[in-house]
Amino acid sequence: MWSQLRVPSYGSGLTSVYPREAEGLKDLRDATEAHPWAIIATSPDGGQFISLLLKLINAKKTIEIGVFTGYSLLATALSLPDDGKVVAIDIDKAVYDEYGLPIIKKVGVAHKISFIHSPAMPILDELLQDPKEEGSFDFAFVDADKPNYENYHERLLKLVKVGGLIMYDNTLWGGSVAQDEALVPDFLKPNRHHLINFNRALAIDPRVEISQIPVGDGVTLCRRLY
Ligand SMILES: C[S@@+](CC[C@H](N)C(=O)[O-])C[C@H]1O[C@@H](n2cnc3c(N)ncnc32)[C@H](O)[C@@H]1O
Ligand SMILES: O=c1cc(-c2ccc(O)cc2)oc2c(O)c(O)ccc12
Repeated sequence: MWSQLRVPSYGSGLTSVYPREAEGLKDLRDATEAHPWAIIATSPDGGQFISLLLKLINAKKTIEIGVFTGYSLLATALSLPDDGKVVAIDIDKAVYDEYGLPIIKKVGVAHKISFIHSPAMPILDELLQDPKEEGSFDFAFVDADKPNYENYHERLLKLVKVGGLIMYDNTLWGGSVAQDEALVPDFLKPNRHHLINFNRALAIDPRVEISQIPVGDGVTLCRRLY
C-alpha cells in the first residue's frame, strides 16, 4: 500500500511536522481523510517544505498545478504576504469547494487564491500569451497528471522568473524509480516510466539547477538559471 511507502512522512511527521502544523492545515488533513483518494494529498512534510521555501525566497506570486482538497494550496497561501497571489489549477473543482475552500475562507487567506477550473496546459499557454505573465512567478508547484510533467516544465520555465523555483512532486514514485521493474508493485507501474523519463530529462536540462529531496513521495526542486 502507498501508505506503507510513505514511512518518512510519518516518521518525521511525529516530531518535526505535526507539532508545528497550522490549525487550518490540520483541520484540512483530518477532513481529507474522509475522501476515498486521501492518499494522493500532499504530505504534511511536503507542505512544511513548501512553506519554508516560500518564506526563504520571499515569494509573492506562485502557481500550483493539482489542488485536490487544497493542502499544498493552503500551505502556500498561509506562507505568502497578505498581498501575495497563488494561481491554482485543477480539473476538479467540486473536491476543492467541498473540502479546502471552507477552511481556506475560515483562516482568512481566500483573497490570495485564484482557483482556475481547467486542465492546466491551456491555462499555461494562455498565461504565456500575456507578456506581463512571462517570468512573473517566484515559485511553481506541480502535483498533477504525471505524463504531462515534461510539458508543464517547458511552460513553467518561461512563466517562472530567472532564479525562481519549480517544485515537482512524486519524483521518487514510492521509490519505484530506483527499483528493478520486476520488484515494482502493480499499482505503481502505470506512471513509473513517466517519472523515470522526467527525472532523466531534468538531470540533463542545462536551464535548471536541481536537487531531488526525499520529502513525502520525493520532490525535485529546479532553479531557473536563464
Ligand atoms: C495528487 S492530487 C494534488 C494534491 C494536492 N497538491 C494536495 O495538496 O493535496 C492531483 C490533482 O491533479 C488534478 N489533475 C489531474 N490532471 C490534471 C490536469 N490535466 N490539469 C489540472 N489538474 C489536473 C487532479 O484532479 C487532482 O486533484
Ligand atoms: O496514486 C497517485 C496518483 C496520482 C495521480 C494520478 C493521476 C493524475 O492525473 C494525478 C495524480 O497522484 C498521486 C500523488 O500525487 C501522490 O502523492 C500519491 C499517490 C498518487
